[in-house]
Amino acid sequence: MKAAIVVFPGSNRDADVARALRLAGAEVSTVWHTETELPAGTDLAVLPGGFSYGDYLRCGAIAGRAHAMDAVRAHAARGGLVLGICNGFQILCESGLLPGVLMRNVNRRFICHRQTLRVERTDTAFTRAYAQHQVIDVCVAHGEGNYFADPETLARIEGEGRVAFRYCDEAGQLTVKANRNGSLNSIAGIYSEARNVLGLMPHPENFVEGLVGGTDGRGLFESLAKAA
Ligand SMILES: NC(=O)CC[C@H](N)C(=O)O
Repeated sequence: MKAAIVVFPGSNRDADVARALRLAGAEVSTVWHTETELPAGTDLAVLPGGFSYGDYLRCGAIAGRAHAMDAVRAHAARGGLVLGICNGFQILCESGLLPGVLMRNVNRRFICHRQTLRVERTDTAFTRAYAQHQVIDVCVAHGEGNYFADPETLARIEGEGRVAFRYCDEAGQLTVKANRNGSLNSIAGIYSEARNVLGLMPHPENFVEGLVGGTDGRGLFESLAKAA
């Protein structure tokens, strides 16, 4: 598995996602936002978390139009795997690779806390290491994580089984209390139509070692390492 992490001015989770991918056995390189090509043989393009371009205009709005995103769009169109985490999810929506938008959190504040998620399907390149409806313990840290889509788009995403993760409580229940940014249908992450692109707001890369946080995030990177 060859992964290329696209780094923008303001990205701050690239080193963490690189460590998580290397722990899973992937070969990792980084691509500066001004590049117009991904390294030859790239299987997975990764858009990491952070505050690209200072979150000016909207989170991900400027990065979604960066030169490197042309290469990411071409990679996705060829069926290549793309993973966007937090700011990376916002960039995927701003670049048109995923539907919907990430609005300001419902409390209009930056939230940063442990978060349990329910794994909605396990037949994708990103989640094969998990069990159906497994509850995993990771974290969130964002100001604009409130997923929204118009009713027709939301019905299509749900109807096509494109919700990857939902915010839930420790028992796997989709409660209002567990959905602290106010996302529609407790959506924490979604797939593209072909399910080769995944965007999610939580940070699985923080949870790959028991000494610091836990290991529930490993499944995503182990699934990906075996996907190519
Ligand atoms: N951790 C992140 O990637 C944060 C994303 C974005 N800067 C926000 O605050 O919503």
